[in-house]
Parts: sequence; C-alpha cells; structure tokens
Amino acid sequence: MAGLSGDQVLEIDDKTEDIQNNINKDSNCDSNLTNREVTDKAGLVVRGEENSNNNNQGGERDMAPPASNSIHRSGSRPQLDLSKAAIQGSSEERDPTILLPNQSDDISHLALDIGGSLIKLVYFSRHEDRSIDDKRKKTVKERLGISNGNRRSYPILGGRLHFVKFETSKLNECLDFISSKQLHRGGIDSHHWNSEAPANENAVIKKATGGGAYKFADLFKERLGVSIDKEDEMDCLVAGANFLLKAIRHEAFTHMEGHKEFVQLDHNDLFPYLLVNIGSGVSMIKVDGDGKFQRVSGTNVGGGTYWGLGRLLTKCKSFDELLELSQRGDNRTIDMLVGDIYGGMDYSKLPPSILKSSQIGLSASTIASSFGKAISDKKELEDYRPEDISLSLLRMISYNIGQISYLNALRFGLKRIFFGGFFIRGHAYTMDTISFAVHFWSQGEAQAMFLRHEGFLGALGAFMSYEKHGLDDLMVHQLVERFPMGAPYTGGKIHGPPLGDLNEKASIVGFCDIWPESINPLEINGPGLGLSCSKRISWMEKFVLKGTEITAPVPMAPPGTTGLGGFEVPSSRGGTLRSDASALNVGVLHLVPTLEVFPLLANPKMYEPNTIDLSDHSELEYWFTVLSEHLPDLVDKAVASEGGTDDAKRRGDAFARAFSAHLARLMEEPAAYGKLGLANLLELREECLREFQFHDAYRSIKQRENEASLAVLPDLLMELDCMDEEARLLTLIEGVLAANIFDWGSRACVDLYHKGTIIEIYRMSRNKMQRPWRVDDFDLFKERMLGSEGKKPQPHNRALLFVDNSGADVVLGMLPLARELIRRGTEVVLVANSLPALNDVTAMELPDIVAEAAKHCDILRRAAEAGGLLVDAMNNTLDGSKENASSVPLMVVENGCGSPCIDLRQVSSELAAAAKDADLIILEGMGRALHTNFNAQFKCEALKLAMVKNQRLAEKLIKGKIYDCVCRYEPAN
Ligand SMILES: CC(C)(COP(=O)(O)O)[C@@H](O)C(=O)NCCC(=O)O
Ligand SMILES: [Mn+2]
Repeated sequence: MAGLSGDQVLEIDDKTEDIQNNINKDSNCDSNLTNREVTDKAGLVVRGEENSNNNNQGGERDMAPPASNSIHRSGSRPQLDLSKAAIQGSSEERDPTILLPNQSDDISHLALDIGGSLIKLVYFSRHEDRSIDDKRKKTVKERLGISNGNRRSYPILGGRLHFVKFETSKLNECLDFISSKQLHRGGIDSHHWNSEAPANENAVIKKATGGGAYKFADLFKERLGVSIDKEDEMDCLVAGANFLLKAIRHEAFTHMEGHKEFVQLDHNDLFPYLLVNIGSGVSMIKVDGDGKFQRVSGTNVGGGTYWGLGRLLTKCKSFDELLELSQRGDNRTIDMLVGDIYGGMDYSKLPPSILKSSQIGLSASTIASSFGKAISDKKELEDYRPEDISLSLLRMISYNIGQISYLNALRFGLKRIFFGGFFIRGHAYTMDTISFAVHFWSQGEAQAMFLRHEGFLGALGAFMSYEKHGLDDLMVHQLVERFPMGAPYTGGKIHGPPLGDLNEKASIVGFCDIWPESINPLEINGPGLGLSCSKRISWMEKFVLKGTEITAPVPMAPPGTTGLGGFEVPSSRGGTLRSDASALNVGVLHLVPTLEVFPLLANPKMYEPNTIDLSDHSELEYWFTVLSEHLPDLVDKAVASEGGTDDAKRRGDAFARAFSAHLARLMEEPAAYGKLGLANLLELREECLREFQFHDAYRSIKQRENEASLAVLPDLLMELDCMDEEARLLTLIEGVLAANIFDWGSRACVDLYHKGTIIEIYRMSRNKMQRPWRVDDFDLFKERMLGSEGKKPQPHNRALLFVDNSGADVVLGMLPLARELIRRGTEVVLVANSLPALNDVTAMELPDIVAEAAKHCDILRRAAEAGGLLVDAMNNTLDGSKENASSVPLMVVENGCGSPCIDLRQVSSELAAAAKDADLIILEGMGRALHTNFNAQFKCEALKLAMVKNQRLAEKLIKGKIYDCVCRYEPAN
C-alpha cells in the first residue's frame, strides 16, 4: 500500500540528494524551484534540538503574545465598573449588548443547600466577553446572517458553574470560603440574580435550602451580612434533578456488579420518574414534570442512620472513614444468613417436604436478618470488628432503601428510579447494593440509576430559583464540563492562615481544591484569598509539593470476604472508593450559550464523535502510555513557549503532575468524568495546559512553519496552474494528504522532524503518495467534481474546510484546495480552532496567513476580500489579470473548540450558521477525520482526508500501516 514506511522516512538525512524533485513530481512546467533554494527561502531547519536550545535561551520571548492575550483575573472583588459603558451596535436593537470597557472581573452568584451533615454550594462565575469583534467576524456575521438580535439576554455570554461542599460541622470554613471568593456580594434581590451589588451590602440576599438555611440564617447575616432566602427543599431537589437530567449528557448511569454505564435519556420521555434523595433521611418523590411532583414516601432510615449508628458502634470520626472501614468488612460475622438458619443450605435446595414454595430462591448467603447473629452470639460490642459492623450497617440501609424505592415505583407504575444525595458518594459498593435490591425485588424489571451530581440536587435547585438567569432552558450542547486540577480532589477545605514561608506549606490542606477555576494561580497568595504574602512565587512550590502527594487515588485492598451474604453477591467490593472518599467526580460546568449542534449531522441523536472506544481497557492503556510518553517533550515545548523562565519551568512541572494525576485517575476509573473517548483525553491535555497558563505551546513552531510554507507557495501555485484539471485535482488531494505529516502530536512525526527540514519532509512525503491509498475514493470525488462522459456537474455552493495543522498542512495543502474550489465558483469557509491545540492553526491566525498567501494569488485575494479577510484591500493585481469582478468569498470561522479533535454536537454558532448553505464538508487530519468523525454521517457530501501517523491506529482502523492515507468520499445522506 501507499505511504511512507518508517525506514523510508529515516533515509531523509542521508539522502537529501534524492529529494531534489520539485513539489510537483509530474509537472511538465519548467519549475526553477530547487531544493536548495527552497530551504534558503524558507530559512528554516526544524531540528527539534536546535529549536529547544533556542527556546531555552529565551529566544521565544519575542514571539510571546501581547499581554492582553493572557487572561487577567484580579483577586480583588468583582464590582461592576460602569464607567465608559456604551451600547454596542444599534441602541434600537431589542437587547443590545452593553460594553463595559473597564469591567475586568468575574461576577459570581451563589446558592446553598445546608444539610444536617454537609453544606453544598453551587456558585456561578461569569466572565465578560472580552473578545475583539474584529472586521473578519463582522463580515462573516453579515455574510452568514448572524445578528446580535438572537443572542440570549441571560446570562449575557455564559460563565461557569462550580460545585463545592463542606461538612456542616465546619461551617466556619464554608463562610471563609464564601468570603474569600466574595461570593456573598453581588445580586441584590432574591429574584433577579443578575442585578448588581447595591451600595448597602445588608440588602444582599442569597438563596438557600435545607434545614441549615433556617438554623444558620443569623450566622450568615452576622458574618457575611447576607440574608438567606429560604427555598423549599423538595422544590429544589426536583428542579436540580430536572436540570441535570436534561442538560448534562453523561449525568445518569447504572451501576451493577462494579460496572458503570451511562444512560442516554430521551428528554421528551423523561417523566414520570421516581427521585430518591438519600440524605440524612430519605425522600421519595414522584416527578411528573418541571415543578410538578409529589413526595410519595420516604424513610427515616438513611444516611444519618448509617453515620449515627456507625459512629456509636465503631467510634469512627467521619462518614468517609466509616465507609472506608466497610470495605475491609465481612458482614457474615454479624448478619444472620439463610445458611445460618438452614445449616448452610440454600433455601431452595431444601427437600420439597420442607420447602413450601421453591419460588423464593433465597441462597444460603442471603441476609435473613441484619445484625441477627448478635442475638445468639455471646459477644459484646468490642468483640465485633468495626469493619464488619460498618459493612453490615451499610448493607442493611442500602438494601432497605432500594427495596422501599422499588415498591414505590411499583405503586405508581414508574419505570425509572434515580438515586441522589450524598449518602451515595459515588461509592461503588453502595450503588451496587441498591441496584441489587431494585433488581432483586423487581425481578429484573426495574433498574436503579444514579446521578453524577448526586449531592448537589438541592443546591442546584436553589440556584435555579433565581429568576431570569437563563439556565433553565440551557441545552445539553451548551454545557461543557471541564475537570480542572482541583476538581478530582475537591474536599471543600479551606486554606489555613497566611503562609509565611515554604516550611509552612505542608500545613495547607486541600491546597489545590479551590484555586484553579476562579483564582488566578499566580495570585494565590495575593488578595484572592484574603491572604497576604510577599513571596509571590511560593504557591507553585507548594503546589508542586502538594502535587507529589496527589498520587493517583489508590484503591483500597479488596476485602475479599465482603459481599458474601447478600441477596446474592454484589461483585463490586467498593474497590473504587478512593482514599479521599469525599472527592467529587464532577467538574466545573462551563455554560456557553453560543454552542450549537452542527446542523449537517445526519442523525445528531445517534452521533458518537469518538471512533476508538476507550472502555476497552487495552485501548485505554495504550493511549495512556502514548500520552505519558509525550509528556516530557510537551513540557519542554510549553516551557520554551513561555521563555523558559523559572516560573515557566515550575508551571511546566506542575502541569506534568496535574495531567499525570488525571490520567492515573482515569486509568483507575475510566468513567469517572463521564463517558471517556480519545477526544476527551486529548482535550483534557489542552485544557490542563491552559489551566497552567500555557496558552500556545507550539506558537513559535507554527510561525516558523507558516513562514517556510508561505515562501514556497507561489511556486506550488504556478506548477498547479500548468496542469490540466484532472492532474491538478489529484495533485491537490495528494498535497493535502502529504502535508498532513506535519503533526507535532504524533511521536513518529516528531522523531522525523529531528531528521530533516520541513521542506525535505514535505517533498519526501509527496513523492511517496502513490495511489491507491489505503482508503481511496478519489475517483468518486473526481467524478463529482469534474463529471464524466463530457457532463459538467454543478459546482458546490459552499464548502466547509475543517483545517488542521499550521505550516505546510494549511498553506500548501488546504489553501490550494480552497483556491481550486473558489475557482470553480464554490464559496469556501475555512473552519479552524477557536483556541490553540498542539500545532493546529487557529481561526485567529488564519486571516494573516490568508492575507500573506493572497499577496501572491489573485484568486485568493479577491475571495478573501469578498469574505472580509483582507482589511486593506490591495489595489494592484499581482498576476496582471484585470478580472476585478467580485468573487465568491473565502471566509474563516471558528469551530468553538480548543482540541485536536472535534465533537460536532458542540460547535460555535458561527460555524452552525455557515453550515446552513453548505453542500460539501472536507474534514482534514487525524484528530478531526479519524479519531473523531470517521464514522459520522452528514446530510451533505463529505470528504475525509488524513494521513495516519500512528501504527496502532493504522492497523485498527484501516488494516494498514503508519503513513498510509485515507481519502474517504461520502455522498449526501
Ligand atoms: C494528536 C493527533 C490526533 C493530531 O493529529 P492531526 O489531527 O494533526 O492529524 C495525532 O497526532 C495523534 O493521535 N497523536 C497521538 C499518537 C501518537 O503519538 O502516535
Ligand atoms: Mn492537528
């Protein structure tokens, strides 16, 4: 099959002479472009070592973006600064956007659920939109018919929803937290949460639910000057559950025998359901719709019973300790089992003369009576192991709740039962036990489902009770969940007193719990926490130290004996309980009202972006290893991109630890953060980099490759123009495939770059482009483009080109292809990332690249002018042509993501609008066309182009080998 073998590629260093061919090997043109000239023109050698040496000498500083590019977050309190406020656009518009040029801080809002054992906090931080409404955007908006009028008013441009909890006994820590984040300010009246803070702070009202909203109201007033507006607990639970079930894709899951599976819910068929909230006590609520519910039952035997009795019987100091203890327990020592009564025999195996009904089917290990053995044993409390007591209690309570729940579901004919409340704590054994009881009593007819945000239903509901926040009608695709470093380890713990020096760092508890999302880590010792410390840099040292303590959560030793003696044996033995059992599996919810489902997906409900299934453990292990091995190199690049300073090195180190910890966590529990695909892992890496303030690790590499490629573009275009249509189309597609080799995310490719210049590699790659490619639908595509038997087909109306990498990939691959389409009368929209990811080109960078290319090409220039990409229209035509007639436009839109892959369920509104009139999609690169969307079906024609730069993927996906190519053409669905 076609493609470069590893050996062939390795010849580059020795055989530079072999690649003296011109870019177009078949060209009849008398190109005078020699390899030497190319290299000189480009002036570039991309040998990795030379690169990083330069970087380490601080050579990159020049390339650093202007300061305004970095996200500024002041630690001081957000107060709206209305000075110089102005209406953007027409003031006659219905909800005109008001620009606050001097407003720089987040705006936060808070709701609480103050329960008997835990305080749950949901708070929202909103960022003012500081994106520049540049000319490109304006023209694109005009062309695509996007107006500000359809922008929602609340929240103006989204924000983030955070979830934190505290033990109620540590209320003061909670108050400190609220105070340090200034969450008690902002929002005056209880209805309009987006009203701004009044001068008189005493008027500030916060929504709260749970008993503590009454009990601690005075304390809130005294300490924070906040009045508590009490919300009905049931109302809140239901509102919270409804919001989660409708708005979060991977919220509900089943948990049977240690296996977690996310449930795809049909939002139109959600009601009715039974909501079982297990807090200190248990409420069972029949939910028929938004705000329509009835508390149908409950039980006083709940989480409080487990914790209360458990504390008395075992002397445990915390709920989590008690839960942990249960994992080493054996309940047979204390529970009376069927076998104990029947001499070790299953009830069903008793002789028929004794067995009245063989239908009961109780096994010898079934618990006949919880704690029943304690009656006959002549033992005292001290004679029982606390571990066994804890397990026996846990099973007793969980089974009981499962059973009562099922009976209530049966009573009202409800198909679905959702369990929430902090009793569950993501504890595998508890969930298995409840699931088992539901399954057992319903004889498999009913299934228990659990919620990832189990403990936050009430707090979320209280939050929803602020009117007009616009969250109630948010859709799944408008929410992006992110897992900052703090999230998996959130314990809601607050820092101790101000830190003097590094020796005190060990005393910080939960250091990483609260900084990443709303406090600029660089200011962690600054005013953000109300702490003052002159050693500004010390936070990172502390983090790094703390990071070494953050090992992957270690599973407890399997109890071995646990589990025997149930109705049957739940096979999950709580092995997934982490050492920090209170840790949350929830991230920060980013609310992005501008995200939309890509309108050209043939079947959005069935769409699954990921091609590789990471629930296959060997697959997960492989990608885990690949990403771990990439890490040192990535850290080098990231640190170099920030000038190689000591601060950058420390951040690089912390990033490596954070990302490794995430990987380890996911290896242990792949579904911890929702359903996991390769795209999520690759995105997590980019997010993690951003979290540590590395905004564009490959910036200088991208710039150099762009310059080198732009230098040879005119020659390439000249050669192309000498070809006939058919040869040109083939050369263009070859060009895209060949240039896709410039991928800094692939180990094999990076090794290659150490052996040659980009131009050498590019030529080599092109010369190896023999057809047929491993997946080769070129002839079909050619027929669609050029027609057959003399019939000229209708050109496409609009093509969306999802571009991938900077440098040769976009300049020598995708731009010439775009030019060909434009030449045929097709509007072209280049779709690029909103944020950097590896060496992918971004929508911000593209206009400059296009402008540079347009200097040498009239077709591109006219199209770019028409698409608003050229700010100053050039007067001189370069090819002497007088064709000044208007051209079809070339536009650039952002895709809404910052990852090497793309999930088409969540794209920018710009892209969704551009898709409206599109009849051709070209997806390019491994990330966008193979890892994701390889199997995606579209309503319009689709061309998927990529070079496979990973041996394993090549074997799995196309039964080929590394450097094989994919050209998949699919007609409209
Ligand atoms: C990150 C990538 C998807 C980027 O590929 P691209 O979309 O640029 O073609 C790809 O480089 C990749 O899958 N890399 C990891 C595997 C490896 O090192 O082989
Ligand atoms: Mn890429």
